[in-house]
Order: sequence, then structure tokens, then C-alpha cells
Amino acid sequence: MTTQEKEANVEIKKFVASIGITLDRFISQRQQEFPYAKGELSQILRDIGLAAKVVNKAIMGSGLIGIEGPAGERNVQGEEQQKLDVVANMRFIRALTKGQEVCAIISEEDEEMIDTGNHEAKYIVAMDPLDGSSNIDANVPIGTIFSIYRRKSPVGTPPTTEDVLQKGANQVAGGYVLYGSSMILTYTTGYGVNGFTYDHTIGEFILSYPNMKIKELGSIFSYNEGNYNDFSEGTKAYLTYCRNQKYTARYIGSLVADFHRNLLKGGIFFYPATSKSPNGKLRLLYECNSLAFVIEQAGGKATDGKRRILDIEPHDIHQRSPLIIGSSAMVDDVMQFIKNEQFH
Ligand SMILES: O=P(O)(O)OC[C@H]1O[C@](O)(COP(=O)(O)O)[C@@H](O)[C@@H]1O
Ligand SMILES: [Mg+2]
Ligand SMILES: [Mg+2]
Repeated sequence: MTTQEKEANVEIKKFVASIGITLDRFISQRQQEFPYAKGELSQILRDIGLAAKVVNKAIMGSGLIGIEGPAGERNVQGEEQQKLDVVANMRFIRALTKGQEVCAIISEEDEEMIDTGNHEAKYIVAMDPLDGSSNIDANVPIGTIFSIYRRKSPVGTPPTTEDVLQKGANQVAGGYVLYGSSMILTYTTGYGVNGFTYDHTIGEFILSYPNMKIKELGSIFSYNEGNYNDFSEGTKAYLTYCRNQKYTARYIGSLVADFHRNLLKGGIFFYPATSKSPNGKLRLLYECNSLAFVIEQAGGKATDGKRRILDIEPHDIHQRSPLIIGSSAMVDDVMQFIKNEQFH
């Protein structure tokens, strides 16, 4: 072999080595750690990755192909649906149905549970197909949030509401996709949190954030200042404490983006009960549960101000919950301030 060929070989090896592990390979490697695993959950994670690629393409080109703006319908929450809410919803439902490993889906955009017809399938998916809808047209990062559960009803029968009304602690996987300056898929199956960045030059998600951990004590606090007057005295007292600590205030208004930033940098996000949303604004089954699973696996905490989010028994697929989530020491501090308010 000539020197040139040897050098070229070295370059090729270097290039190949520089490509991190792909999501696909990571999933397969992890699956081997569970001898009983048959690949169904792996397939669902792949289906989510596929749908995310398609949705990302639609988002990137939305201004060019006229899918910005309202769709002219309202969803079950009474919110005006954006065209991209509808597109993302369709794409994720299609990918999960065609993947054949999911028997039922609940979505922010659908009033009722969706029976996919895959009655032999063992899994349920709860999803917020497009999170941060109010930011779509402003080109601000948005996301997708998902939770995966094992069904409770017998395989081979139609899924029931009992299958979808499960507490967060029953999740077998939870995560989100962030559509920002780059697309990042982050998830946990209960064995740590890993983040994958999409490399569009090779069309693959590449492991870029292995074994993510959140700082015990961060210095970012994140909430909608416009709701301040509605907050409880304890929450207001904590916000004063944050200001006195010279913490940094950051609020994007897309839950996934605010969450991801705090996960990387350390911080706390909260959307408490307000007069407009007495039970909080965010939805337990397809916004709070998944992020609570991820944050706990990263060493943080998530509460509704009274209970651990993952212990809340749901009674309605679209029920809302106050959410306080992030660095464990900061969540403990808020809880202390809330506890103290009862004594004043
Ligand atoms: O505009 P507000 O009241 O601050 O609410 C922002 C919150 O609402 C949401 O946009 C709700 O999610 P959807 O966009 O999926 O409906 C969150 O992403 C975000 O954290
Ligand atoms: Mg949302
Ligand atoms: Mg949404």
C-alpha cells in the first residue's frame, strides 16, 4: 500500500470514528441489555425518530410551503390549532400506526383515544405532537413530547381507557424532540437520559449528549411573568428569593425548549395554577409525565406543588396539572416556600 493510500485510510478511519453512535445502533445495543426485550419498544423509538425527521422538514420549510398559521379549527382544549399542529399530529399517528407496535394513542390534538387497530400490539403512546404552538410562526424553537406505556388490557383485544389513564411512574419510556437550530431527540427508558442530534448530511440521529445529568442547584428561573399576580404567596416569595440570589430569568414559551435549556444548564421551570388555569395549563399525560420521567432520571425533580408528578393518578386524558420541574435543590426550595405560606 502506498503512503498516500495509508494516509487516506487513516483519514477514512478518523472520519468514521468521528461519527458518534447512531440512535438506531444505540437502541439495538440497549435492547441487548434486556434479554426479554423483543424489539417492540425499539421499533416505537425508531418510528418516533422517523416522524420527527418528517416533521422537522415541514417546520424548516413551513414558510415556503404555506403551512404556517392557523388551521381554522379548535382542539379539545379550545385552542386554535396551527397547521403544523395538524401536520405533526398526522405524521406521528401514521408512523406509530404503520410501525404496528402501538395499539392506542392519545394526542393533545384529538379529543378521544385513537385505536390504531394494532390490537396485537403491547404499547400505548401519549403525545403532544407540536409543543410551543404559539411560537411556530416566530421561528422560535418548538418540540414534540412523548410517553410510552405498556397496555393493561389483554393483547389481541381493543385498547381501553384503562390502558391510557396510567400514572407517570408506569412509563416504560419518555422523551421529547426539540426543533431548534438543530433537532435533538432526548429520551429515557429508566436507565439514564441520552440526547441525539440530527445530522442531516447523513440523515441520522447521533448520540451527542450521553448520560445527561442536571445540576443539583442551577441559576436559571423560568416562568411566564404575565401570570405573576395569580401566583400563591409562597411562589411569589420564591421568585423574590430568585431575584435576590441574582438568578437569571429565561422564558421561551415553548415548554420543550425551556425544559431542555434548564436540563443542560441547571434551573427551574414552573407553570403554577393561575386564575385562567386553576389546575395549571400543562397537560399531565402528554406534557408533564414525560418530562418528569426525564428530569428524575437526570437527577432532578418534578412536582405539582404538593405531589410528585409521576405519582398522580390521572382521571381524564386531557387533564391539566401545575408543574414545577428542574434542579432538585431548587424544587426543594420552592416546596419549602409553598409550605411556609401555610403558616402565614
Ligand atoms: O403562553 P403561556 O401561557 O406562557 O404558555 C406557554 C406554554 O404553553 C405551551 O405552549 C402549551 O403547549 P402547546 O403549544 O403544545 O399547546 C407550552 O409549550 C408552553 O410552556
Ligand atoms: Mg405542549
Ligand atoms: Mg401541542
